Amino acid sequence: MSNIEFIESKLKENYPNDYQNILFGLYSKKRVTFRVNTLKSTIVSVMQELNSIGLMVEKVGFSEVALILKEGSELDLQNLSIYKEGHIYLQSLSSMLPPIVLNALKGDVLDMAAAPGGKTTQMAALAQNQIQIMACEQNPIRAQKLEFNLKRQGANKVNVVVKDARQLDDFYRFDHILLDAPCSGSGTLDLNRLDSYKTFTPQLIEKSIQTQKALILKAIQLLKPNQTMVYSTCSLLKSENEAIVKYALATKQVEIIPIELKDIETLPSNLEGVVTVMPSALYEGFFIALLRKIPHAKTKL
Ligand SMILES: C[S@@+](CC[C@H](N)C(=O)[O-])C[C@H]1O[C@@H](n2cnc3c(N)ncnc32)[C@H](O)[C@@H]1O
Repeated sequence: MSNIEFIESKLKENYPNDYQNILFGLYSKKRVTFRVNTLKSTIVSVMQELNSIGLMVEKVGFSEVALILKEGSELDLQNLSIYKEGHIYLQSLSSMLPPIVLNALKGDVLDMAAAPGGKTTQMAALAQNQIQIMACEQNPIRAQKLEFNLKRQGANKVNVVVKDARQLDDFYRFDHILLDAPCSGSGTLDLNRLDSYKTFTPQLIEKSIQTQKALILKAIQLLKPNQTMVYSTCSLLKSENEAIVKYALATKQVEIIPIELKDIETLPSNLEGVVTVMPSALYEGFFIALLRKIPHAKTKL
C-alpha cells in the first residue's frame, strides 16, 4: 500500500462519510494566516502598516488578533520589520484555538510540548505576561527555536525546561496545562507534497499514541484540582484524539468541559464536548479537548 493509500484508508476508517471532504482539505493550498502579538503591538497599528505597503488582510471571527492575508506569501510578511521585531507571529488559525480554549489568565501554567512556541507566546500575550509559564520541550534544537521565539515575541515570564515532560518532577502543581501533544500530524499533511506525508506510517501513529498516553497521565498528575487543561493534536485520528481523552477519563480524575466553536466546520465525534476541526484552505485539521480535574480526586495514578 502506498503512503497516499494508507492515509486514505485511515481517513475512511475514521470518517466514513466525510473522508472525501477531508482529503479535499488536505489537498487545498493553505491561506497565509498570522496573529498580532499584543505584547508588542496592536491590531490597528499592524493593519495600518500592512495597508501602507499594499498587503491586504481580513479578520477572523474567533479572535480579535487573528488575520488572514488576502494575497501574498509568508515571505512577504517575513521580510517586514514588524515580523522581525515580533509584532506578528505566523500561525495557523487552528493552532490558535487551544490557547483560546484554555484561557489561562493567571497563575502557573505548564506548556508540556512547547517548541517552536506558537502557543506559548500566544498564552503569554493573552495574559499580557501576567502568568508564569513553564515551557517544556524534549528536543534541544527545537528548544533553541523556542527560546528565540520567546525573546522575539517579548514573552518574558517563561521558563524553558529542556526535558522529556514524562520526567517532570512530581511535586509541581499547575493552575493550567496545555498538552499540545506530539502526533502523527494527519491534520496538517499537504497531500501535494511527498515530503509532507512520507513519514506518516503505522509506526509513527503507534509511537505517538504511546507518548500521548504517558503525557496525558502526567498532565493530570501535575494539574491542581478544579483547574483546567487542554489536550490538543494536529491529527484527525480518533486513536490519537478521542481514545486518548477516554484513557484520561478512565482515571476518573478529569471530566470534559464542552467546547463550542462558532463558524468553524468540525467533524463528527463519538465523544461529546470535544472538537475536531475540518481541514480546509483556511484551517488545519486539529483536535481540542478541555478537561477539568475533579476536586478531591487522588493525585496518585
Ligand atoms: C505539536 S509540537 C508542539 C507545537 C507547539 N505547541 C507550538 O504551538 O508551537 C510537539 C512538540 O513536542 C515535543 N515533544 C515530543 N515528545 C516530548 C516529550 N516527551 N516531552 C516534551 N516534549 C516532547 C516535540 O519535539 C515537538 O516540539
